[in-house]
Amino acid sequence: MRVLVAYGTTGGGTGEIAAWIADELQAAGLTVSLVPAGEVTGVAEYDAVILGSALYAYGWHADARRFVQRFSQRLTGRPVWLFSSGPLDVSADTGPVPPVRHAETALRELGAREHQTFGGRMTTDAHGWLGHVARQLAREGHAGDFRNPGRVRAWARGLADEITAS
Ligand SMILES: Cc1cc2nc3c(=O)[nH]c(=O)nc-3n(C[C@H](O)[C@H](O)[C@H](O)COP(=O)(O)O)c2cc1C
Repeated sequence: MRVLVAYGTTGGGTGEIAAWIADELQAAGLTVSLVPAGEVTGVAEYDAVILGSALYAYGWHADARRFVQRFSQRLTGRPVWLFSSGPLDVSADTGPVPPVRHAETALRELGAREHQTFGGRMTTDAHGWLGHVARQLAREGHAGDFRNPGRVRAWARGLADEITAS
């Protein structure tokens, strides 16, 4: 079975989460395409889709939002899962984080089965404006890597089970 893992990222942190997910799906025997959401040209060949986005200013990355607009009509009836990556603290691992408005829209438009929020990453080695913000956050004690590969990978193994069973 073929699975698309698509993601919207600015600093690369969400792309890496998507890669962990793709890795677990592949290990479960699925054929996986890992593609930035803005580079996806079609979804016809996929049996299931996982779409993730970085969170900026309480919203989804533009590439992930556009993916929803471009493909919502074509994914009807196929299993879709969503994730967001953002919180720069442990909140995503200590309790459910409600989806932001764009994620709620994506849940509805894509008929997605579930949405998860994972912790984010903001480190001072980021480039450009992101690096500037990161260094500011670091001075305020908020920068760091709050992603949890174990939780992400466990979630992906659950998805692999559901996809394989469907
Ligand atoms: C300007 C700015 C705004 C942000 N806004 C949010 C936000 O609203 N909610 C959130 O959970 N995280 C927010 N974050 C944290 C990012 O979502 C986090 O760093 C994420 O890992 C970035 O993903 P990326 O590396 O894939 O771009 C923000 C970060 C920056 C720099």
